[in-house]
Amino acid sequence: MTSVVSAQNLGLTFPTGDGDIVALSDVNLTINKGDFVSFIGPSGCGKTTFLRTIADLEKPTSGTLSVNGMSPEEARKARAYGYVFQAAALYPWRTIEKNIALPLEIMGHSAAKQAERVKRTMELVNLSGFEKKYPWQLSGGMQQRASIARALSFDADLLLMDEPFGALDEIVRDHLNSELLKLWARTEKTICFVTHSIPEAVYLSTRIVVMSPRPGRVTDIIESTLPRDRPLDIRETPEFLAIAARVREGLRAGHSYEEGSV
Ligand SMILES: Nc1ncnc2c1ncn2[C@@H]1O[C@H](COP(=O)(O)OP(=O)(O)OP(=O)(O)O)[C@@H](O)[C@H]1O
Repeated sequence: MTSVVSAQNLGLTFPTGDGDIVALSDVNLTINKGDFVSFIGPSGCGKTTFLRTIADLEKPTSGTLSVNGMSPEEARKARAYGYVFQAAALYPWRTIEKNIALPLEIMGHSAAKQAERVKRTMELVNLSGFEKKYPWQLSGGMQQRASIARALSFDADLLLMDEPFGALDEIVRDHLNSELLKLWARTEKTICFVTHSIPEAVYLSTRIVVMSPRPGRVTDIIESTLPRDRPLDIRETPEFLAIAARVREGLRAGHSYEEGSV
């Protein structure tokens, strides 16, 4: 197994005017190539901070973290990951194809290479035909697919996704969840996915990392026993419900779960 992300005794404390905030404490986690790992826990447990630390947007204050065997800074410079945010964050004055091409433009790829990569990733997220549209002409779900295409356009092996479907209604979210699984199967990417939703975490993941706040730490790591090929109605099977119950239990054990908070 090739490890893509490896965190050992990782800690991150933010000094603030009101004292230190321990966002991450003693996090030990290895994410292997091809894993789909979800991070679940209530607000403030450090999910986003962990993703941002992998992406070298935050610096750990203790412990070690490697990404593709490199420091996060080296991995960022090697463009080891694509990042998908909660809001699609597309530029409204650029067409969809121009938004998706942006990282390639910045990296200095030729126009031909850009066109080929944009075509391929738009096919992957089922957006072919919408190349010349502007973001505001697309639905929220389509905009989020475009932002996934942008993160995939330069073919990084690792995809960091921070609640990408949190703002979408349940039907669109279901649809994008099953599309994301197909995309993951086709591309064999490694995915780190932040969510507040237990069913979403269980449906998508090979591994679920349960976190708890104050200080932000990992309280349980659950290996999924579900097959990789998952129709949406797998969510009604006893096996699925048993994993969901264990996640809920993990959230409770971390004293981090109140009904309705996750
Ligand atoms: N730049 C910062 N400066 C100070 N404190 C911060 C900073 N960024 C995050 N924090 C604090 O660190 C803790 C972890 O935040 P983080 O955003 O990682 O949580 P989260 O689990 O992603 O929450 P949410 O589900 O609400 O997105 C919180 O207490 C937050 O207020």
